[in-house]
Order: sequence, then structure tokens, then C-alpha cells
Amino acid sequence: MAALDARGISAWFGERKVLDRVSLTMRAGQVTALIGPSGCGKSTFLRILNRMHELVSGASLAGEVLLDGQDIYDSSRRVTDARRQIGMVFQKPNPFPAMSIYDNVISGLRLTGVKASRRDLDDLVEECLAKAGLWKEVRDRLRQPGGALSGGQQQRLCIARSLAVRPRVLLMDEPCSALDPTSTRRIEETIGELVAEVTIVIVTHNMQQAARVSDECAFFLASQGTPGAIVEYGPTSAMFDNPQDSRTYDYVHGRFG
Ligand SMILES: Nc1ncnc2c1ncn2[C@@H]1O[C@H](COP(=O)(O)OP(=O)(O)OP(=O)(O)O)[C@@H](O)[C@H]1O
Repeated sequence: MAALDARGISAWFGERKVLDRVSLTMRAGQVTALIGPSGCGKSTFLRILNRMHELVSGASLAGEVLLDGQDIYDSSRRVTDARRQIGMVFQKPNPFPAMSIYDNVISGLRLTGVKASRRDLDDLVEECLAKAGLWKEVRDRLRQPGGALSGGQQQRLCIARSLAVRPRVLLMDEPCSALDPTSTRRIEETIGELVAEVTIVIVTHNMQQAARVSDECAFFLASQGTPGAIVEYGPTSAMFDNPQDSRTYDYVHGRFG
């Protein structure tokens, strides 16, 4: 578990600037929600937090991202280390569909070349599936393909896969937007349980969800063609009940976006 501190983050796609000097501290052991209307740069900001933005051709950025005080963009640090320590769960569940549930969970580990005994792997698979709230549903069918699970179960499998490499931070980009309300509830419960051991940053369009799962909220806005920036951030209760900026009030109460 670690704090993540973004300092002065600006981002571009080609010539187009989409984020302007965004600074945000995401505290260790808390859930931070990134909220704001479509296109204001939330996903771009999230992807900068684990060095995925640089995978897009023509994309660039400025600023620092400190993981417990160390800049993940420092030239002495490897990209793969940043992505292992700062995991990501995407909008659409993306398990390897033909791979077994068991192998899906340990697939990240295999990529990093870690060697472990069968017994250790069995323990890890159980631990991660339990933490992701999926163990009881799949314990008797670990050899079945990941693609045979329901959408909500696939998303929890993706969470288990992320946990297997023992990340310190978990980034979630609208993890429930493709799920039904029951599966959404289940993921939200999982987030509540995971935050005891991994710092969580979640992008969500759902204000009720932000209110339910997060400790702190950051409200992003890109007004009239300007790059996205944070209007206001703070404890979720204050952002919803007593925001300082009228634009925050209007957004969280559904008046725009
Ligand atoms: N791969 C890309 N190439 C060029 N422009 C992009 C790319 N990805 C995003 N953008 C642009 O960057 C801006 C910010 O997009 P981003 O997806 O970060 O916003 P967002 O707030 O996450 O939106 P949404 O809530 O709709 O997902 C948008 O104007 C978008 O069109």
C-alpha cells in the first residue's frame, strides 16, 4: 500500500493538450474517485499514473508521479516495475477467454518470470480469488475457461489477476460500467474490502457509486475546448454536501455532464 502523488501533470495527444498542470495526492489506504464529464481527461490522467499513456503513439506528458516519494518516470526506473506496482482494471472485463480461471489469475506472474511451486501458486490463486470475492463461486471449476464466467465474475477475475502480482496501488477505469446492478454492488463491496491493503483510484461516471465507495473525490472539468483540470478535490462527504465551487455542486447533483 502506498500513496500516489501526481504533481503538475500536463498531457498531450499530438499537438492537442488535454490536461493542464493537474496535481493530486491519492492517499495510501484510501479510495480516491475521479469524477467529471466525458472528455475532461480522467482516463488519460489514470493512464499516466501507471505509465500507460506513453503506449499511445504521439502522446506526451509533463510532470511527476511519485509512488511513496519516488518518481515512476525517473529514467532509472523500469516501466514494467511501475506497471507491476500500480495495477489497472479496465472498463470492459478482459480476462484471457480461452485460458483457465486458474491460469488467468497467475498470468501476470508468469509474464514477470516469477518461479513458484505448485503449492504456492495454489495458495496464491485461492487468496486472490477470495480477495476479489470470487473464490466461493469458482473453487470447483478453476480449470474452466475465464470466458465462461458472467461479466461481473470476469471483472472480479481481472481484479484477482491484478492482485496476484501484489500491486501497491490499483487503478480502476469505470470498472462497473459494463455490469448489471447486482454485479456492480459486488464489485463495490470488493473495493471496500481491498482498500485495507491496496490504495485505490477509480474513475466513475456514477455519482452514487462515487459517494458509496470513495473517501476522497477529485472533480475534473475541461470547459469549452480548454484542457482538463481539477476544479476541486477533498473528502467525498464535503464534495457532495458542501462543495466550495458551484460547478462541483451542479455536477454532483446531476445538473450537467
Ligand atoms: N488515443 C487518443 N488519441 C487522441 N485523443 C485522445 C485519445 N484518447 C483520448 N483523447 C482525447 O483526450 C481527451 C480526454 O479524454 P479522456 O478519455 O481522458 O477523457 P475522460 O474524462 O476519461 O472521458 P470519458 O469519461 O468519456 O471516458 C478527449 O478530448 C479525448 O478525445
